[in-house]
Amino acid sequence: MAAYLSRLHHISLHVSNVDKVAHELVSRFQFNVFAARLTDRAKQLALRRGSAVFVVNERPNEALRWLNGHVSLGWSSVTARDHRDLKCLYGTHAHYPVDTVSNVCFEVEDVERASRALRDQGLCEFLQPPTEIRDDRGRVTFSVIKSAVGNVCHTLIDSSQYEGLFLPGFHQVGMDSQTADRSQCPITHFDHITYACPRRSTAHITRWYQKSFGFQRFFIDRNEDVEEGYVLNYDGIGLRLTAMEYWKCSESGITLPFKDEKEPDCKFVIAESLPEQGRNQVDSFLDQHKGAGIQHIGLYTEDIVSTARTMHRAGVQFFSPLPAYYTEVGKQQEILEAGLDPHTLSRYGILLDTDNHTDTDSRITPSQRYLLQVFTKPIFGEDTFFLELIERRGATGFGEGNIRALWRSVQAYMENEEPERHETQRQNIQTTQH
Ligand SMILES: O=C(O)C(=O)Cc1ccc(O)cc1
Ligand SMILES: [Fe+2]
Repeated sequence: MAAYLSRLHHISLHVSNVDKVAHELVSRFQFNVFAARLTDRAKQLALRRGSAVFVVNERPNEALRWLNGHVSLGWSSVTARDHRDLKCLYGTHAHYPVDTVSNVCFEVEDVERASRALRDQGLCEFLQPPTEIRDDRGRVTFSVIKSAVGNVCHTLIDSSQYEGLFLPGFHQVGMDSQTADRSQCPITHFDHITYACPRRSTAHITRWYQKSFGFQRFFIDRNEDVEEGYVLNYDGIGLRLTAMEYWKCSESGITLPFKDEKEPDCKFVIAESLPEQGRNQVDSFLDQHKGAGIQHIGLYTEDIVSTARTMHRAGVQFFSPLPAYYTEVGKQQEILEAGLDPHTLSRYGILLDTDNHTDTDSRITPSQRYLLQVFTKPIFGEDTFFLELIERRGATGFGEGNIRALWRSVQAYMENEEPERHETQRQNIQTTQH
């Protein structure tokens, strides 16, 4: 039996400089720091916007690992004594050579039972068996497993018996964040997580998620083949996309009695590169990230134009589609019919598409099902992880037009803008910090 998930709890980043990445998430991406765990061995900051929570962890580098074993680095310790020695609570502190987003933590109803179900299937390696952590606000139980994708792990957590702000070991921080208010930046949750994976690994990964957590495939395109996934293999695009979803569940596997009322949670997309069209952005991720992993995360917003505007003003750099995108007659028409202004979309690089997903609400005609997306440039020192803003107007899947436009702008960036890397996001971060 699969281990059913109640909901996504948080996503963990492991980076060499927590302050720098947290500063970027706050000052540019409008997240608020709300909790921290600082000990002489650990540094973890929790940030949120809506229900989207990131935990940024200091990734131990070789020198620090040695130092940590010998001297105190002098960070103030506010956690319960028992937890002081754990470098990274609720995850692993395994060494990874580059900054990475590597843990997707799920809330489950019963960690023991979910872990037993996973162990019985023999599919999972446990990095942490079920463990209980307490403080004066209650207790949580968690376990950590390795996923079928590169360095990605999953923490399973039951926080129902905990009344504190976040998790035991974390204390409240009310940093003066100066982020935009909700109306300017209405991000509500994580919409999807996209993995970059090696060739021929998709079938194994989808099977693993189906068996482990009861994920179900959904078709990105109505012509998609069950076995093949959604294949774009022409005009320089060599990509196989496979999408999975799950529903917020109780232990029985059912949330509500009627299927239509089941609430889907964060979707998962597997991107595999196909060799025929030459080297591409998925290959480049695998090289620079030193293996498969989380390529990007889609942040759901109720208003993509105001969110992109706010972030753009705060210094976030977005990919722009090739100039012809907004002047092409068909696309202009589509944008106008959606009640939007092509100039506004072009200012921030926002893409618009109609949905080809199969089992969307049939009362809405396809021409009313819009999908708006915009993609940021890479966030870490390598060309690896980036964020996406997504607004869905009736559309539940992904659009071929947007995927193609994104693909082309990333390819153009890789091929043409490489020498101008000093102009990119990460350099701007450094200058604004000074
Ligand atoms: O369209 C989206 O948001 C996706 O997540 C699909 C996708 C995945 C990987 C790529 O390199 C390009 C597009
Ligand atoms: Fe995406």
